[in-house]
Amino acid sequence: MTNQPPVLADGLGKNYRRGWALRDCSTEIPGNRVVALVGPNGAGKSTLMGLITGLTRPSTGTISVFGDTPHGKGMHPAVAFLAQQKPLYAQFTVAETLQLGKHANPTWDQSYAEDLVSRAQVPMSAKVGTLSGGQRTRVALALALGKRPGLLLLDEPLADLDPIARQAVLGTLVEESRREGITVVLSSHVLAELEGVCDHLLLLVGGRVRLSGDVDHLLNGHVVLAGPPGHPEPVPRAAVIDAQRGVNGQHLLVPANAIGTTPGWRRFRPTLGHLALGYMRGASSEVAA
Ligand SMILES: Nc1ncnc2c1ncn2[C@@H]1O[C@H](COP(=O)(O)OP(=O)(O)OP(=O)(O)O)[C@@H](O)[C@H]1O
Repeated sequence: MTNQPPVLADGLGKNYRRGWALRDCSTEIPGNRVVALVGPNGAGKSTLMGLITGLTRPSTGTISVFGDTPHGKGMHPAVAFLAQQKPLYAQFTVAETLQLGKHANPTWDQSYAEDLVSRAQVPMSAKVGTLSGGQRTRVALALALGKRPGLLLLDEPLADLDPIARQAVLGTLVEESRREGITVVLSSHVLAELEGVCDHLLLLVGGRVRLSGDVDHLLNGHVVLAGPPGHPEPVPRAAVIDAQRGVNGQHLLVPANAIGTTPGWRRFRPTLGHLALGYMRGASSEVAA
């Protein structure tokens, strides 16, 4: 594998007739990370994944994947992609499905794929059509990981799974990412499940990058202030990223460097969910203002 980052985008944009799906996107996805790709509906997450795979061509700017420009004639050999619609044939057995992976991928690792299936306790002889949603996802994951990618893109692949199956699949992803040095980009609307799983955040709102970087660094750079209802804000209004006010009190998301003394307010480190939701809400209130 090259020492180039999995993804480097510079001024990347995609314009459809209806308007910009992604605009001025300059960001780097570093290696060996589990990346949360989050944003409201229509934020441009799938578009960015399409640009990374090369299935979508950019209108502006550049994108490189492990140093190569995606050319649209098939995916980069080091990239695997899995969406909610799993590319599996119901009539095939699990073993036949893995054979397909073997034929389609020069870098295929049969024993690794078999090991992933067996760790998920899915019988190799079962027909895919008879498997549960969770089992099908594990087979699709084995198919994606079996090609030994350096970058695995997952576009809401867990949306149809129950919470226990989701947790099991996420656990496998994190384990494989850490053990095999794979960068995983995971798009999801369920912010709570990304907590403790993702170490890099890329937040898109309205087709633009709103926040990106190392999760710990971003969380350390922000504070949630909790105060009683009606208590005057201890920071300038312009510094408040998001404000939630209710009868029981108010919560403000602010940059850590914007606060001095805050009498009457308690301070908390935000969670990934607080941060992402705060920035999404903040951006939508800016649009509304
Ligand atoms: N092929 C296309 N033709 C025209 N517009 C498109 C096309 N694909 C996406 N768009 C538009 O681009 C914008 C971004 O869409 P995209 O699917 O990338 O968002 P998303 O963040 O993945 O959304 P969701 O969370 O709902 O899946 C949307 O306004 C969408 O309607």
